[in-house]
Amino acid sequence: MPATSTDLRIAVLGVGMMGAFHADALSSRIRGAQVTVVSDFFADKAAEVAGRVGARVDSDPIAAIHADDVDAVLIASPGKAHDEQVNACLDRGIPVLCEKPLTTDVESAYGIVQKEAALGRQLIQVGFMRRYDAEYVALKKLITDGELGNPLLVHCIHRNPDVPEHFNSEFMIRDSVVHEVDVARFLLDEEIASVEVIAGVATSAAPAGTHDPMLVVFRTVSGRVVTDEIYVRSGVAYEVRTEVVGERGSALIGLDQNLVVKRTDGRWGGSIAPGFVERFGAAYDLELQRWVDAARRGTVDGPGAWDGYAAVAVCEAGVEAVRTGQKVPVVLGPRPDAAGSDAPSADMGTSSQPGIAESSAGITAPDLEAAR
Ligand SMILES: NC(=O)C1=CN([C@@H]2O[C@H](COP(=O)(O)OP(=O)(O)OC[C@H]3O[C@@H](n4cnc5c(N)ncnc54)[C@H](O)[C@@H]3O)[C@@H](O)[C@H]2O)C=CC1
Ligand SMILES: O=C1[C@@H](O)[C@H](O)[C@@H](O)[C@H](O)[C@H]1O
Repeated sequence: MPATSTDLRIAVLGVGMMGAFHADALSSRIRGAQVTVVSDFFADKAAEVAGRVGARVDSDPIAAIHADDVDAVLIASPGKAHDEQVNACLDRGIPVLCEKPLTTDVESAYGIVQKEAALGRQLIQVGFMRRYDAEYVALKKLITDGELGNPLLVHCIHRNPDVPEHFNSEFMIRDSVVHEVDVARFLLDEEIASVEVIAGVATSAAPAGTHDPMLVVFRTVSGRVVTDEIYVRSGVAYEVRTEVVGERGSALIGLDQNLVVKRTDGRWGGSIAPGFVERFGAAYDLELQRWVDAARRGTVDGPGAWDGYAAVAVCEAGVEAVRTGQKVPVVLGPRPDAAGSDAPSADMGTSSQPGIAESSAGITAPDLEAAR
C-alpha cells in the first residue's frame, strides 16, 4: 500500500514465521501503516524482509524501539525476549502489539501491568488474535445475547500437525494453551481460578518426557469448567474447536473451517487447514488493522496488558500442575485501575454479518493464499 505522511511507522522485532507474516500484512493489506524498521537476531532474515517491505534494518531491537522513524512496535520475537522489549516500549511511551505470550514468567508480566498503569494510559496490546476471528466473535455473541442460557462448560481442542523439538510440556502450556486461556476469559468474561493437567499415554512422536497430548482443566472463579485437549504432534492438520455448553443449548465452532468436500475416484472427502495462518489469517489481519487504527487515535482496541498477565499467571499454574500432578490455584495480583482491557466486544462496530466486525483490512482469499 502506498505510504502516506500520516501512516503509523512501525518497527517489527523478530521476523521469523509470525513476524514476517505480520510485516508483509502491514506493508500490503493494512491501511495507515508503514514498516520502517526490521530487527532480527539473524541479519540475513532481517535484510530479506526489510528489502521486501521497504524498511531499513537495525540489528539492535532496543535501538529500533527508540529510533526517530518509529511510532509503534510489533514484537514477534520469541517469548523470552518480550519482557525487555515491551519494557523498552513503555520507557519510550509508544504503542506496542506484542505477540503472545506477554512474557514467560508471572513476575515480569505483572511488572509490565504495573508499569503501564503508572504511565496512566494504555499502550500495550497482546496478540490474542482469536478474539478477532469471525467464529469466536459469533460464539461470544451467542453467549452475550443469552441464546445458550447460562454457559456451564467450555470444551476446547487444539491440535497442531507438528512442532519443533523444543515444544516440551511446559512450552506447550505457555505457547499453545495460552490461547485457550484467553478464549475462556474472553467467552466467559471471568478469571480462571485453578488449573489441573491430566497427562496420559504420549504419542511416540513426542520426545522422551514430553506429555503430548495433555488434557488441561480450568475452573473459573464462579465454578465453570473449561477443558482443553492440547495435542501438538497429531500428524493430521491444524484443528482448533471450541464448544460452549449452556443451560439452554450448545454451540460448536471450528468444525468445518475451510472445508471443501470433493468427490473423486468413487470417494468423498474434505481438507482441513494445515496451519494457523490458513485458519486464522483473516483474524491476524483484522487484529493488525484495529491495532493500527487505534494507535493512530492514541488508544488501544484489543486485549491489553492485564489480559496478557492473567494468561501468563494461568499458564504458570498449568506448568506447576504438569510438574506436580496437582490442581494448582491461580492467584492474581490486584488490578490497577488503568490496566484495563479494551477487548473487542461481540458487537464490534458496523457489520454486514451479525456479530462480525467489518474489516477495513480488505482481506481476501488470494491474500491468504499468498501468505502460505
Ligand atoms: N498468535 C499466533 O497464533 C502465533 C503467535 N506466535 C508468537 O510469535 C512469536 C514468534 O514466533 P515464531 O514466529 O513462530 O518464531 P520464529 O522462531 O519463527 O521467529 C522468531 C524470530 O525472532 C528472532 N529473534 C530471536 N531473538 C530475538 C530478539 N531478541 N529480538 C528480535 N528478534 C529475535 C529469531 O531470529 C527469529 O527469526 C512468539 O511469541 C510466538 O508465541 C507464533 C505463531 C503463531
Ligand atoms: O500461537 C501459536 C503457536 O505459537 C503455537 O505454538 C501453536 O500451538 C498455536 O496453534 C499457534 O496459534
